[in-house]
Amino acid sequence: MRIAMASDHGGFELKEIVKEYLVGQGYEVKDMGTYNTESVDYPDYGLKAAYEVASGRAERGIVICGTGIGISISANKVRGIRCALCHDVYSAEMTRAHNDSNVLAMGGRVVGRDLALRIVQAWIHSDFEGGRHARRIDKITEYENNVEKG
Ligand SMILES: O=C(CO)[C@H](O)[C@H](O)[C@H](O)COP(=O)(O)O
Repeated sequence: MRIAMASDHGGFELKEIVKEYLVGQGYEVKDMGTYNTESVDYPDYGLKAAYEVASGRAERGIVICGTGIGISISANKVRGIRCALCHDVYSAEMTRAHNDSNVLAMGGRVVGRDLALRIVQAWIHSDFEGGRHARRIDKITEYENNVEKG
């Protein structure tokens, strides 16, 4: 599985931790930045990772800012992206099972290393359940497509 990752300065440290973990697990990680703790703007990076997923160049994305909020809002502006901000394992499992989320957001100033890695693990390994949940996602996609037509 190819995973696009991105963070702002507030999420940089956690991005590096998650990236090292994923690479160690055999995943291909495409790091879209940022590459240090110098202050940057989260939309620039959230959008980059989201485009990688929306274009099919990556199957999943993980985006991290200080709280996870700004970068998840940014990622969700890209058509086809369902970005879920998760700070607990249950939500990470459920957003795969029910929302088929293709991008995970976390806050580097909110969760510590161990919890973040458990969240990532749960999110990576949980599958979409389909059924009634597919119908609900279809409604979001339909809205998204109609909005784009104007
Ligand atoms: O976008 C955010 C909040 O929704 C992120 O937490 C940012 O990382 C944060 O706003 C950056 O703040 P800073 O004071 O510029 O480090």
